[in-house]
Amino acid sequence: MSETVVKIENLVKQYKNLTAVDHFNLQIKEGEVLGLLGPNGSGKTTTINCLLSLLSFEEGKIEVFGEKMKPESYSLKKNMGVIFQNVAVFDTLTVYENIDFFCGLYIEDKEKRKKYVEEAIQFVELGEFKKYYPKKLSGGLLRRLNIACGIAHKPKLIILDEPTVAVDPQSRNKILEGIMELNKQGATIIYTSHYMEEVEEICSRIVIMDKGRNIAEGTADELKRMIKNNETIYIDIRAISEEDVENIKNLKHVYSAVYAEERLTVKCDGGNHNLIHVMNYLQDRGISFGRVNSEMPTLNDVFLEITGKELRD
Ligand SMILES: Nc1ncnc2c1ncn2[C@@H]1O[C@H](COP(=O)(O)OP(=O)(O)OP(=O)(O)O)[C@@H](O)[C@H]1O
Repeated sequence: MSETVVKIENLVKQYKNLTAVDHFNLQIKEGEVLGLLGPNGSGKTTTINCLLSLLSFEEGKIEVFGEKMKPESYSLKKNMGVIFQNVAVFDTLTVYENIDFFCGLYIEDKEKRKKYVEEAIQFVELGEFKKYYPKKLSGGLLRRLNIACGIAHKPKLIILDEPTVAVDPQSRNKILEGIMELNKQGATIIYTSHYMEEVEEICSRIVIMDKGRNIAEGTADELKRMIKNNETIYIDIRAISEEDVENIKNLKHVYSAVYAEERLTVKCDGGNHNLIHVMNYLQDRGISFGRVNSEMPTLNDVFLEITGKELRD
């Protein structure tokens, strides 16, 4: 049985009248890449800040590596690495000096620290920028420096809070590959994001958050199996009568058919040949159509079905 690295029980955090985290529960096992997925304002950062003991909270219990997490839990913090959304480095220190500073907070031995700093630089591929000051780095390189500062001391638990917001696609891919590599090397990862594609790409388990609550959790496949939607069909149609839309809605496995802006959207709850059935119907009625597209459910559909809102921005 793998060890429980993080245990959050019934966490409640309030900012005056606003309940930012509402009886939130979460357990993370060693070796997991746990994705915390939720729209802006759903409470991800607040949860992370409570986990790190940066914020006090009204109710609940938080344990890391089997011990109660407190502001002065330095032995626990030594094994944790944090990468925040906003880059937090010193402008007056070079790339090397910044990483050395953060690594030095945890690693006293000089030789060991030197080795770790070099390894972190190699890991984020900033070798040729060692002597650069942060102001001279592009946004993507700056993010990579931020990551190197958070992981140089080789933490067992790494927390990344929206590390790819406003990052170019190339740096984004490098960041995601880097996270997978850190996990392969043994680190447990918490990854918060409102980008469902990223979470689906790298996370072994996903917790969906809304209004401070854990509303669903599982692998991406498990989450998608929880909902009614099994397939969504989009068909471009110039004109179709309300009666025909209603008839399509009554086809087997169809539970919703909506026509708007010259596009028919048909949602199905199962079955293997839904697209053929809908197209046969249109052809039989002589209704001409253009582009046809069928999509399997996404995490957005999961979020939509549970909350009635879109996860997408
Ligand atoms: N210091 C604060 N004072 C008052 N309200 C706050 C504070 N920090 C966050 N909030 C509110 O708490 C709620 C949760 O915010 P939080 O930043 O944790 O969400 P999030 O899911 O991380 O969103 P984002 O991706 O935008 O950071 C939001 O309604 C936010 O406006």
